[in-house]
Amino acid sequence: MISVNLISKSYGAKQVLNAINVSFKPGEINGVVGENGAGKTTLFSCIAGLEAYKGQIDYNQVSIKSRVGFLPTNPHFLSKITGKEYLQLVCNARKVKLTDFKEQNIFDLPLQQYAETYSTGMKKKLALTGILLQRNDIFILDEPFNGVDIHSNIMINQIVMRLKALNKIVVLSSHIFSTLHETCDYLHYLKQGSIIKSVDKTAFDTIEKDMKSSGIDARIDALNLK
Ligand SMILES: Nc1ncnc2c1ncn2[C@@H]1O[C@H](COP(=O)(O)OP(=O)(O)OP(=O)(O)O)[C@@H](O)[C@H]1O
Repeated sequence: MISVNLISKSYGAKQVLNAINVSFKPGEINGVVGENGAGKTTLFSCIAGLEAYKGQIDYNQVSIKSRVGFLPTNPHFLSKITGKEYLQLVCNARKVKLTDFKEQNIFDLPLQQYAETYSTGMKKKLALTGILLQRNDIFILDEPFNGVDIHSNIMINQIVMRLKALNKIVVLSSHIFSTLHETCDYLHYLKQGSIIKSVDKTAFDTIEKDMKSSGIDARIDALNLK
């Protein structure tokens, strides 16, 4: 289990995360929702060990960094590295032997092409393939469904379900409620750097209602559309 205890994070004078307490168990899919700028990516980066923070994050008394696969919203790749070289590199980092590139290229990516020349969706699929091949125990997926085609979306949903069945820890974010409903067991509502609500599937609607009741009509009225 991952235990996030009183995590706080500031960028300069700006406090982005305020005393976050949350836990993620194996075999559960946890969704983190919130407005743009709420702090989802920052929280994910802290858990993945990519950012310094105040507080404590525990994972079975072992280092999370060596077990986590982090899928960023917009993955970037080194220049002049092909898709195949990238997969080889990330597998080497975990000492995983890659057996059959062709078979394991599940999204049919052009692996001989430079990864930095891939489209947005292709980059996401390459990064996802990499963390799956690494056989991680923890998957932190920042907007995994965003920017990929419909067929790949269905595949990614099935992959997440497979990870759950394999008792992996999965934490993801999405801005699409139907996707979260379909995929997640728990939702955590992050607002201005604080988790204001954590609910199981039976209460997802309450988060949706909270988000929708935040004066949307009044804001659109301010545009005085004619
Ligand atoms: N490197 C940085 N330096 C300064 N401020 C940052 C930095 N990274 C993020 N922030 C700020 O932290 C806040 C949270 O950003 P974050 O990217 O975590 O939000 P988010 O919930 O993931 O948003 P989105 O839904 O748009 O992806 C924002 O106000 C952002 O401007």
